[in-house]
Amino acid sequence: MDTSFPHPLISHVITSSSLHRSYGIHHSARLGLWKNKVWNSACCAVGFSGVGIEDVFDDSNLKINENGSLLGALNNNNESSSASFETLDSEITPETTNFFVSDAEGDPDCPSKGYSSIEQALNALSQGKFVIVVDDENGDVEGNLIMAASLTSPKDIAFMIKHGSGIVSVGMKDEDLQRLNLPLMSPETEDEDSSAPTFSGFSCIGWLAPKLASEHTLPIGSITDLIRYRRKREKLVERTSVSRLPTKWGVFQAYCYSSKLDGTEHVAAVKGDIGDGQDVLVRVHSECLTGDIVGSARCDCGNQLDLAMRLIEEAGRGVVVYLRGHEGRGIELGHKLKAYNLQDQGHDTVQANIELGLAVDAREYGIGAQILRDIGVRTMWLMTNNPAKFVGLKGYGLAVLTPITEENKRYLETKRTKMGHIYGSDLQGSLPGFNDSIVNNGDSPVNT
Ligand SMILES: Nc1nc2c(ncn2[C@@H]2O[C@H](COP(=O)(O)OP(=O)(O)OP(=O)(O)O)[C@@H](O)[C@H]2O)c(=O)[nH]1
Repeated sequence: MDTSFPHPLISHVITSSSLHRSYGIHHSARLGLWKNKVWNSACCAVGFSGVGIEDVFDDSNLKINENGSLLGALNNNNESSSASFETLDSEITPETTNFFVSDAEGDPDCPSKGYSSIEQALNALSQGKFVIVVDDENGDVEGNLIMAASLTSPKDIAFMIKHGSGIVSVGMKDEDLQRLNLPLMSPETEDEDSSAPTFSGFSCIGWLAPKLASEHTLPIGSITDLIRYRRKREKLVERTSVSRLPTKWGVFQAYCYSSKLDGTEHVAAVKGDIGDGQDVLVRVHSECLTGDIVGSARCDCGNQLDLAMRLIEEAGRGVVVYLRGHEGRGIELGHKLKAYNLQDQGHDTVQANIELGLAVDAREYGIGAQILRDIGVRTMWLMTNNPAKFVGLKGYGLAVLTPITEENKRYLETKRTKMGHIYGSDLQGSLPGFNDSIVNNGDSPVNT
C-alpha cells in the first residue's frame, strides 16, 4: 500500500468514525459500500466481529501490527485474501490558476471561529494524526474522526472505536470491493444524499467533538471551511455538454456544467465568440422557478432573466449563467413559498426568512465564477444590483439593470434598505455600448 499522503486533501480517502452520544461499540460484523458524491468516490464501511473488538484492543495484536494498517490487520486475519488493498485516488484535478472567490464568502485560508484551518488539518493528516471534522451547516451537528487510511495502525482503530460510534469507514476501489464481494450498504439508486453513509440511529452530537479535540489535542475542522477551501483551489465544475440553443431572443450555445461538489447541473447560455474574455456582458442568475417559469409578479427574477437574454442578444456577445440550487436565495422552493405566506401577513422578504429561522441569503457564487472562467470570461459587465454578486464574482464591470414594476416595488425597496442592493438611481453613469433607456433610473418600469 502506498503510504505517501500527497496534497491536496482527499487524494486518499480516509477512515472515519462518527462521534456518537453513546460510547457503545458495535460487535456485529458490518461491511458495506456506499457511493459518496462529495468526494466522487466509492467508500466502504467496516464494523468488527470477525477480527473481534477484543483483538483490536489486545496489546499483543497491537505489537504484531504496530506499523501495519487496519487493512493489513484484516489481511493477516484472512490468509485466503492475498491481494493487497489500495485506497482510492481522488478524481478531482487541482488547479494552479486562481479562481476568483468572494471575499463575502470569507477568506478560504482563514477558518471559521473556533475551528482549525484546513492547512492545519492537512498537516495533521499527512503526519498520520487524527482530525475531527464537524458538519456545522445546521443545528444537528455531526462529527467525524478521520485520518489517512494509509497511515492507520490498530491502535488508531481502537481509538476510533472507543471514541466514535464503533463503525469505521474506509475508501476502497470498486475492483477490491467486487473481488471481496462486498455489498452496497444501501442500493445505489437510493443514494440521493450520499455525502454520508445512511446508518440508522446515527445521530451525532456537537458537544463531544470539542471535548475530544481538547482532551487529545486534535485539530477540529469544519465542512464549510473545507468546501470553501476546495472551491478556491480545485476545479469543481465539469463541462458535460454543449449544444446549439435557438431561443425566443436569438441563437445561443447552451453549456451544461455538473458540480463536483453535489452533482447539481447548471447551465450557461453563451452568445457569440467570447474570444479573449475581456469586457463580456454577463448575468449570473439565481434559479427562481416562480419568477422565471410561471411569471410570478412577486419578484423581479423573470424580468431580469428576460432583460439579460435580450441585452446579450443585442450585444451579440455575452453569457447568462443560470445557477440551480439558488432557489429562494438558497432556502429552496418550499421554504420560499412559506416565506410568501408570511409576506402576505405583512412580513417583508427579509423578515419572512428570519421568521422561518433561515438565512436571509444563503447563496454563494464560487461555482458561477468557475463556470465563467471555464467559458473563457476574464473581465465582465455584470448585470446585477446585488453587491454580494459582484463581490462574489470579482467582476470588473458593473451595469445596473433593474426593471421595477408595481408588484415588486416593495420587494425591491426592502432589498435596497435591508440588504444593501443598489438600483439605477444610486449609481452614476451607465453601461457603455448600450442604449441608456434600458438602464433603469429606478422610478419606472423598463421598456425597451
Ligand atoms: N427567500 C426568498 N427568496 C426570494 C424571494 N423572491 C425571490 N427570491 C429568490 O431570490 C433569488 C433572486 O434574488 P434577487 O435578490 O431577486 O436578485 P439577486 O440575484 O440577489 O440580485 P440581482 O442580480 O440584482 O437580480 C431567486 O433565487 C429567487 O427565487 C422572496 O421573497 N423570498
